[in-house]
Amino acid sequence: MLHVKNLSVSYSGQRVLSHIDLRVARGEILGVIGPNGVGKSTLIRALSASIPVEQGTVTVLGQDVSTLPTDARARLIAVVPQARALPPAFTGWEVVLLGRTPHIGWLGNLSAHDQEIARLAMQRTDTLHLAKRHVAEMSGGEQQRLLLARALCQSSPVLLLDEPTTHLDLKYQYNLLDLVRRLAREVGLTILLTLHDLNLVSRYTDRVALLVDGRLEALDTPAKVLTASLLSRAYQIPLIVIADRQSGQAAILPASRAS
Ligand SMILES: Nc1ncnc2c1ncn2[C@@H]1O[C@H](COP(=O)(O)OP(=O)(O)OP(=O)(O)O)[C@@H](O)[C@H]1O
Repeated sequence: MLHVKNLSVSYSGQRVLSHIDLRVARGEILGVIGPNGVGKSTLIRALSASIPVEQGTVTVLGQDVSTLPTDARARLIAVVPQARALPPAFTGWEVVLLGRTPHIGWLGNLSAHDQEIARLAMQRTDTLHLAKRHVAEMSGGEQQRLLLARALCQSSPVLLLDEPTTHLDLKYQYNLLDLVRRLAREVGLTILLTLHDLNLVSRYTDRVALLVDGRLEALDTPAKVLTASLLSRAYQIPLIVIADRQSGQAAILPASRAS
């Protein structure tokens, strides 16, 4: 579904990502992890062609996204960005309807079908009660969920999420990632998301890509990537990993200091 081949990205001649190769299958959740500033958000921007790449290709369903017009690209890839830059005067309903933009003709008429998709996206993300509220009056967590609703409204087969749990309390972190998993399993969306919380990565992803110094250090199942040695080296802090034998899920903790 999503295929990234030999991708490198630089800002003003400064290399940030080097020779990234990865594939994400239909219905799969790939978690991208790595220390601050390693290039996780840059990867998401490059995959959605919102920044130019230095070399390499990104294809969805065999189509090179860099060659597609914006609307056609948005019909393939939806992004839930990290920074909240929603227009403060818009209502929740108006924000979510923006997700239909790539589907509507040049006259800009929204059909009953478009409105039904928007309503379903809000229902799925538990944001229907925000339909008439203005963005300026919403909390960070409410805006975060609205961003997901807008992305779902795009009806794209690939969903990219940049730190989607940042503004969410514990309940909504699990709710949102449960929803993301349902979208992968039941709707068949292809999902790539960045997360700092390695315990959530262990619980919710099918495979994990670990970035170190702009390179792909590891790409494998959570059990193979979330190891004390790989993570301690990547994050430059001694860590221990406690794996639950039954679920296979891991808890990652700092190693206690010698006194
Ligand atoms: N627009 C830009 N122009 C120049 N440099 C940039 C730009 N955006 C990001 N960078 C730099 O590129 C590197 C990667 O940034 P990026 O935001 O992709 O990292 P990240 O892994 O998402 O970080 P974090 O975990 O802190 O969110 C950093 O060194 C950052 O300072």
